[in-house]
Amino acid sequence: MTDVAVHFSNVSKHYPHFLLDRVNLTLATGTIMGFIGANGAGKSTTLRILMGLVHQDQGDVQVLGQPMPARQVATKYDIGFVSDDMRLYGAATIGWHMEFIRSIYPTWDQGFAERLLKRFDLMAQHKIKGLSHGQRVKATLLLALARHPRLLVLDEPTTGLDPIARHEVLGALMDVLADAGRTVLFSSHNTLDIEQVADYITFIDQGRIINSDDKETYLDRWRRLRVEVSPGTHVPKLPGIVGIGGSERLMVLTTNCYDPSMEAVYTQAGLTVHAVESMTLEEIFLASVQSRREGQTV
Ligand SMILES: Nc1ncnc2c1ncn2[C@@H]1O[C@H](COP(=O)(O)OP(=O)(O)OP(=O)(O)O)[C@@H](O)[C@H]1O
Repeated sequence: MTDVAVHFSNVSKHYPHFLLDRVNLTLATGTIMGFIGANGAGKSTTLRILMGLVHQDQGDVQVLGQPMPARQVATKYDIGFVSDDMRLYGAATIGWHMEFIRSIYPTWDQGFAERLLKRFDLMAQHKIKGLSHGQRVKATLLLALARHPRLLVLDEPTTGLDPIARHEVLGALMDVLADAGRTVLFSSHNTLDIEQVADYITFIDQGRIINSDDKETYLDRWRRLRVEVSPGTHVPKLPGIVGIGGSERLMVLTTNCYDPSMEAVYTQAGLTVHAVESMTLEEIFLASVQSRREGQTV
């Protein structure tokens, strides 16, 4: 088994008003990667290239050791893909779909499928066209999970779900991951979901990968410093300050490469550092997008 599940090397895709720009991405086997980005950032395009549904203009894509899109038919047996635009047959029941997938995939696990039915509060005799959005997402997820794919690719699986359904879906994902060797790539704008489930975070903005790191490292680099500036003192310019807010006297400085020595530099310059605060992924996401929009690099 390869220990790299997904590898993108300099992958680009050009649309009339969008460029996915030289994406480099590595997803190690056994990790859950949260793929975050604003609307139109390029998440679905990246995932579709991974699945071989969209062909890159340039660059190499390897999925489970196979080149994509060249080996997409064979590789898809090992990938479970869940996205909003997947079509199930409206007139057929969930049970019919379960039988259908079971007939194709020898890895189908009927016991697990039935447990997921209960857990997701679905019934095999439910027709797809009678399901709500959330029930449809859960049915699609069930069909993907119960065949135990080596790689799960989920394009915004929790969008539009109520808090209970979200909790069930995230719980099922965590359980799947308890099974070693399985890998999940999970896109969302919901930073809470990603913070809860992912152990690796990749952030995309305007078609470019801005950051890809393990969650602890990623969160640890960001801090908000609350600094009091007395009249006549000068605020030293430190690298990595990506946001300046607050008032002239009580400044709020946001950094994406925190180092405890920053506090000493500010103190020596005559400033008072009142607080150094950790940031949530949501706050980091907002600060990154804002500072990029304002032309500061992140
Ligand atoms: N087939 C296509 N033809 C032209 N433009 C496209 C096509 N597919 C995607 N795009 C454009 O590429 C950009 C990125 O779209 P993409 O769906 O990858 O973003 P996303 O990050 O998944 O966004 P969202 O969170 O809103 O779903 C958008 O500007 C979109 O209009």
